[in-house]
Amino acid sequence: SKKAKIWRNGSTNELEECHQLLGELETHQDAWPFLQPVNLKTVPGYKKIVKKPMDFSTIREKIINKQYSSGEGFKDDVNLVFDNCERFNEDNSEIGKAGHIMRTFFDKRWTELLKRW
Ligand SMILES: Cn1cc(C(=O)NCCCNC(=O)c2ccc(F)cc2)ccc1=O
Repeated sequence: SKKAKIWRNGSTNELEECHQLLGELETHQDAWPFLQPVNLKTVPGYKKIVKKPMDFSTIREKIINKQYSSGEGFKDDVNLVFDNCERFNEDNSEIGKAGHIMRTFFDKRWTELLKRW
């Protein structure tokens, strides 16, 4: 369901809200560099420079396979996407700029969610 479940004690299902927020990240106009794993065969240097690749489709798989025990693990992987991007791309490159925009968007929505938990 799109709406986060509100349990009887008023708590929300953190991981349900992470799944919903992931949908917002994936549909953001600047998400295109992050939708799929970076192709380690066609992007020179990426495999050596970025030790822990991460992308939105991998995060989706991890949610579906219940590999996050709380919102914390989800937040750490989303931040890994943007930290990898900063490490590999110039700030003023197309992909570097997209990474900064997406991180600002995520940080705002994450802060809003934390206020509700
Ligand atoms: C995060 N990162 C990504 C790349 C990269 O080259 N990524 C491939 C982008 C190509 N993907 C598209 O252009 C696209 C994808 C979906 C869509 F709906 C429309 C266009 C390189 C370095 C790096 O640090």
